[in-house]
Amino acid sequence: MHKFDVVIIGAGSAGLSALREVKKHTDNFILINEGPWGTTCARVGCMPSKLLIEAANAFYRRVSFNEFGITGADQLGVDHKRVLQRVRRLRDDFVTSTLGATRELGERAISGRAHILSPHQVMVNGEKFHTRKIIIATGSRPVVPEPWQSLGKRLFTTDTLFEQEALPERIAVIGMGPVGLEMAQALSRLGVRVTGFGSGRMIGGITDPLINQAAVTLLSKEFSLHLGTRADITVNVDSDVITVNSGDIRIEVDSVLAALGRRPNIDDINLEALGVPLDERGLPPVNPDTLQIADLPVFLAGDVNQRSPVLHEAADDGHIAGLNATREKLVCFKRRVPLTIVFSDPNIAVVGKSFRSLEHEDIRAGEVDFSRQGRARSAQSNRGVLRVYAAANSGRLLGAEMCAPAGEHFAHLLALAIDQSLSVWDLLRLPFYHPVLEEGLRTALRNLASKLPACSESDLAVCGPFNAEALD
Ligand SMILES: Cc1cc2nc3c(=O)[nH]c(=O)nc-3n(C[C@H](O)[C@H](O)[C@H](O)COP(=O)(O)OP(=O)(O)OC[C@H]3O[C@@H](n4cnc5c(N)ncnc54)[C@H](O)[C@@H]3O)c2cc1C
Ligand SMILES: NC(=O)c1ccc[n+]([C@@H]2O[C@H](COP(=O)([O-])OP(=O)(O)OC[C@H]3O[C@@H](n4cnc5c(N)ncnc54)[C@H](O)[C@@H]3O)[C@@H](O)[C@H]2O)c1
Repeated sequence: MHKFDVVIIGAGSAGLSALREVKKHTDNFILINEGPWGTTCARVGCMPSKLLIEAANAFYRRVSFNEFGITGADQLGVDHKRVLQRVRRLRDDFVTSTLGATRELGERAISGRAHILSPHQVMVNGEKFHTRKIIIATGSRPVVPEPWQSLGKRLFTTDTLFEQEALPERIAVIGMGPVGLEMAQALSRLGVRVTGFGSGRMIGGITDPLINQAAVTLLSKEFSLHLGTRADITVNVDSDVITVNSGDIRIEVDSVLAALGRRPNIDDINLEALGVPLDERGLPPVNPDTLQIADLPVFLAGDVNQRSPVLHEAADDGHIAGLNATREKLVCFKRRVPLTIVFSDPNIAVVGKSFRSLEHEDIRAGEVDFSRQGRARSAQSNRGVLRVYAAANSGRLLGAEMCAPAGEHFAHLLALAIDQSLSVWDLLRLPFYHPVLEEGLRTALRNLASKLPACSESDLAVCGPFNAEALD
């Protein structure tokens, strides 16, 4: 009986990172993938969504042309068909490069749905495979309530949105998490009449009420936003009209984008065969530092484990699982500083510890409102708020949340600072060029420093403000 060293289930970003590690140690493996190869990120996730956003933002820039003294903005139009063609053309290119990772595998790459029979046995296409280790990296898929399927082609998820030839006139985007927000704003900027619905009051993964307020205020200037009640859909049997109902709101739309969240792909994989208790989501206990399930020779990596469903964490998961699946002794990895970015405009980001997770800790917060920030004003991007949180006793930076211009860059800078255990004063000692958006971050840091016990090592943070950015 042939026994493989490792069976990897799922050829997404986590599965492919695992493959890279496994291949360093053995050729005696198989990779099983159900459905299209090429990863969720490249095919239907991060990349096509960002391509749509870039087109939408390019068209939206015309809104500020008049202020800059540029005329003719009202003559500009957008060709949805060509926008979507470009999305697919570049997307296909990204997919092709991920396919390169599996091209040479030959018979070791198997298309089919894997079914686990035991911690050492996997079945696919009716064939049983024996293995020393299993890596489960089956990802997640959009949640779609069964009754909504009756909308047929008028119901989109991000699995189908980018395949369209045209965009509808009116769309309801239901769910205001990262996916819903990004797509609602992009579609609205492309001229689709968008109504967004969120069952909670917080949007885009924000947990700080002040940041959420800023984001809701800014985004609802661009499209209607209804928060705080679940939305449902009815279709009139006679007229075939779609109505979205949410509390007292009733609106008619041509299409619906379901952005209700994502569910781990574990339904038919038979995790019960592992013989460990499963939680209410149907997931087994997993050590986040080794990715091992309980004490089994089985690892759970990427979105399927629901720990942090973003690309760089999925890739890290795969790397850790691949490494541990090919060693006798498990290695524990320190995980990265948490970082999530929503590519709305302004960007929404949560870095380090979220405001909510610091609820019971003694912290101080500093903030900046970008409406008066010099460089942002010069670019007509002076919208949003950024808040930084530090330990009250030491001034050590713990986290930040923002809905701010260039938030994606601030978030990386702050992640670096948090990873290095820097204090507010350490950051204030660094140079800030003039005039840059980072001066806004400095304002938030100074605001935070003013709420902390004075520090003798401080730079000029203790000086009173001039109210002139270049001098402050
Ligand atoms: C619209 C959208 C935008 C996003 N944007 C971003 C972003 O900007 N930045 C970011 O960091 N993250 C983003 N993400 C999240 C990111 O795409 C995911 O975190 C990442 O793709 C997860 O990778 P994975 O390997 O876990 O899963 P996947 O890439 O989904 O791979 C899982 C694979 O397993 C296969 N499979 C499932 N069940 C079985 C089975 N039983 N047998 C065999 N194979 C199976 C699946 O078909 C799939 O091919 C976005 C996601 C979406 C949906
Ligand atoms: N830029 C990025 O990094 C990025 C972009 C997209 C997705 N992602 C990842 O993908 C994951 C999934 O994102 P998502 O936005 O699909 O899911 P999510 O779970 O974050 O958000 C879904 C939202 O839909 C709401 N909802 C559910 N049912 C509803 C209903 N009937 N009516 C109104 N609202 C309803 C939920 O309350 C929730 O807020 C995220 O956790 C994120 O990690 C990341």
